[in-house]
Amino acid sequence: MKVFKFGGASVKDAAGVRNLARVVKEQGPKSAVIVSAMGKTTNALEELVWAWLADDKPSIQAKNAQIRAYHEGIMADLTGDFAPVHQTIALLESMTQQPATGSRDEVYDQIVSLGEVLSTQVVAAHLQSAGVPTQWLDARQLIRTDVTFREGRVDWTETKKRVCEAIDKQQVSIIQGFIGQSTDGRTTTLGREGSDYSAAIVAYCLNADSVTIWKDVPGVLNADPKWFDDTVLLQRITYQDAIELAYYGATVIHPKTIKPLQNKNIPLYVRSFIDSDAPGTMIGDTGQHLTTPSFIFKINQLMISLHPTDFSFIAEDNLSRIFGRFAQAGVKINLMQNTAISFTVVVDNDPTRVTPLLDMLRQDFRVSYNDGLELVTIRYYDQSTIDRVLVGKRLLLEQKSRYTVQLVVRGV
Ligand SMILES: Nc1ncnc2c1ncn2[C@@H]1O[C@H](COP(=O)(O)OP(=O)(O)O)[C@@H](O)[C@H]1O
Ligand SMILES: N[C@@H](CC(=O)OP(=O)(O)O)C(=O)O
Repeated sequence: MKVFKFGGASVKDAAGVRNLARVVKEQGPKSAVIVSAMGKTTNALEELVWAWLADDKPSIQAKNAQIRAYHEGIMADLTGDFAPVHQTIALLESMTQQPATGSRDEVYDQIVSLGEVLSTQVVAAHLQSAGVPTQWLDARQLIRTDVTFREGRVDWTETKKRVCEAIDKQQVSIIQGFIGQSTDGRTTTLGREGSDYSAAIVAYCLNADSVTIWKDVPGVLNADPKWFDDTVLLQRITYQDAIELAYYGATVIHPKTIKPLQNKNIPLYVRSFIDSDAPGTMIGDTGQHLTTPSFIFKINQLMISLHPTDFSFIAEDNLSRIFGRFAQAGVKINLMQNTAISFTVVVDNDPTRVTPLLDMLRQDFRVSYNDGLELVTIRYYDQSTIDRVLVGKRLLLEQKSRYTVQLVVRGV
């Protein structure tokens, strides 16, 4: 059994859906196909959630109209029985006409999850009409999580049982990425860009032969081609290197994807949906770490420094309080460093999460911060790669381990 994952970029239009059907037909019937929301639908649904929570009726109507028009435009150029898609659009519109109930994050998951429901309904209908025996499966009935909305934690035992029972190996199974359901029946999501992780979960449960994620790039490169011109394709990567690259922010793979595959020694291929004959990258037990330096850029970074106000040191008690606050606010730490009397962290500057965090931290610490920064991580660095990155930048903080250096810089 093979598992495939198609991201939003690969199904952003009718040509993308036809391309998916071609690739799936080429690869043979025994596959589970994980699909993300089409194009930028998740972002549009997020905006719908903010409008709904603010009870901004004109904005709710505009967002619903945009989502409807986008999906209808794609379906108009495809064949298939799209009745389920129309039902989901109608559900979305009727839900957002009622007042929002539940916590902000629960409301988010109820709505944002529908992007993947829509995309898989479109894809399944098109595959059926193209003569591919297809079963549409509802990931909310397969992936069991706890009730951590927007970052659901998987119940592996229950998920494995459900996935194995549901998959019909004689058909192509179409499954939503990114979404699941808590034991008490409420929809959860697995974190933004979490569809790669969904593919790994399904592969783990099925003891799959391989996972292939189809991307708009030739494979994993030694830097994001959006930022770098001279990138190099990394043909083979160890699980360990892939985990490190993803953890530091190489957005080509979701960081949680690798571990379940490594545990079962399932190879992960990253290949181009544009050039589907090209081999791409193989991530697995290759036995040899990378020899090319890899670069990871994160922009819009905020460096926060905390200083105790009561003359105490930054020791275990203060650290545990600080980490508790970050966990409570759902803010992930990209880099941290401490001295006796200060603790510095670098985080993504997402005001919806960071503003409440700063308010909480100010109760116990003097807080200072710098915004508009970049965080550059180089894996397998040498001095010349560091020098290259620092051209035209001011270095604010540097942290080195044996294989990895992280540089916090400001453009000058
Ligand atoms: N090291 C890297 N190698 C290749 N692509 C990368 C790398 N780092 C970041 N990317 C970016 O990842 C993008 C593909 O991932 P993503 O947009 O999440 O795809 P999808 O939505 O289809 O899952 C590429 O367009 C590229 O800009
Ligand atoms: N649609 C979700 C999940 C996802 O993984 O999408 P993509 O595969 O397009 O990155 C998101 O945008 O966060």
